Amino acid sequence: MTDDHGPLTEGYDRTPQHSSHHIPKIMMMGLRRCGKSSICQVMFHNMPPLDTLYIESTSSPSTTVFSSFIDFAVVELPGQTNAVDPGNEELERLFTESGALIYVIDSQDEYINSLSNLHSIITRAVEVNPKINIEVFIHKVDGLSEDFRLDAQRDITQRVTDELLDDGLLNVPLSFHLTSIFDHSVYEAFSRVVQKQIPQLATLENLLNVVCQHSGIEKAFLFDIKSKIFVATDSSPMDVATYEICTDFIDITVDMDSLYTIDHSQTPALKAADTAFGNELDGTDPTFNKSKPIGSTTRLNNGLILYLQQMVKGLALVCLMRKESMPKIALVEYNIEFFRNALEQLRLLTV
Ligand SMILES: Nc1nc2c(ncn2[C@@H]2O[C@H](COP(=O)(O)OP(=O)(O)OP(=O)(O)O)[C@@H](O)[C@H]2O)c(=O)[nH]1
Repeated sequence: MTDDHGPLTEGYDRTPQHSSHHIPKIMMMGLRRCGKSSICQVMFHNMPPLDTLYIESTSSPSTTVFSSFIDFAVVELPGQTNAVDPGNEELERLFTESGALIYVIDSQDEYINSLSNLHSIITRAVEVNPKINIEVFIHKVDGLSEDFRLDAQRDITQRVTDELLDDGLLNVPLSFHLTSIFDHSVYEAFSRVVQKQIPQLATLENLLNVVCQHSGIEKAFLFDIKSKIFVATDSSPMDVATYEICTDFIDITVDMDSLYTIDHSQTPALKAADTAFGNELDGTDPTFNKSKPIGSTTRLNNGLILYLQQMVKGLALVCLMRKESMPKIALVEYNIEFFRNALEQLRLLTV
């Protein structure tokens, strides 16, 4: 499977009939060995972080099609310092087609070269596409102490913004994220990048706020089950521990559910039911291969309830609820059913 940028990475492409030409793109750039392929492999192909040690250097652009609430393609470019050579039309076309450019900086290495490379890339990218979001991943922060991480972030932010100001570039949409593949930081950062690409984000957040208010829910996330990117959350404050518990709960639920999966492809009636639930996209993935959406509930040590319910197209609603909500679970599920219908309608508007 290929597109004109090079081989399509097949593992995450749940919609092979889609060409990546017509879907929004997120570019990934950065110097060699900064960790671009590792991020893609860990996030979209479930590679264990330690196995990234054996990844070979990327020599040509590769694309991973991400199919969730919206479909988009992550285009990873090989590490290079001369990326913005004048007349690089292919790159300019990519800048034009992309909603975001993730630039990965290896924080464990000397980053001066990265910063000058980033500066020339930003200058060219915003000239071609002023709306492109520049997302800087200050990566591999697992090797830095807490203080050092913040120092590195402050230093990099200062240098990048100063240089842009010197060039008169005042309103570049620029964000900085501390990331590592060895914890949840890279998922959170990628989630923030993806959320900015979803035109219906405000509506999704409003819907989640309404569900939380009327159901005794403390915090709710709408997750893409496979990548664990959260496409939206309600407006209550979020902490990393809550996010981690929710993603672990997705893993446990999917693993437990897979233990008892029936092979529906063998039975025409169940296959038809899969189709009705929109689960037929990837027959090899047990998560999306059943007539009933996955769901599960558990109680935490602190008395809070974790509740997971699969919504549309590989998305799951994961909520933290107070235990007082449990007697009213029928009402909660009634509200969640409304949320599911609203999601379905929103999604139909996007396709
Ligand atoms: N400590 C640490 N190492 C990482 C992290 N992410 C990636 N690495 C390591 O960094 C090295 C380079 O990673 P790659 O993903 O191949 O880097 P790349 O940017 O794709 O490199 P090119 O393909 O040459 O452009 C590998 O040994 C990874 O294990 C991280 O978050 N923390």
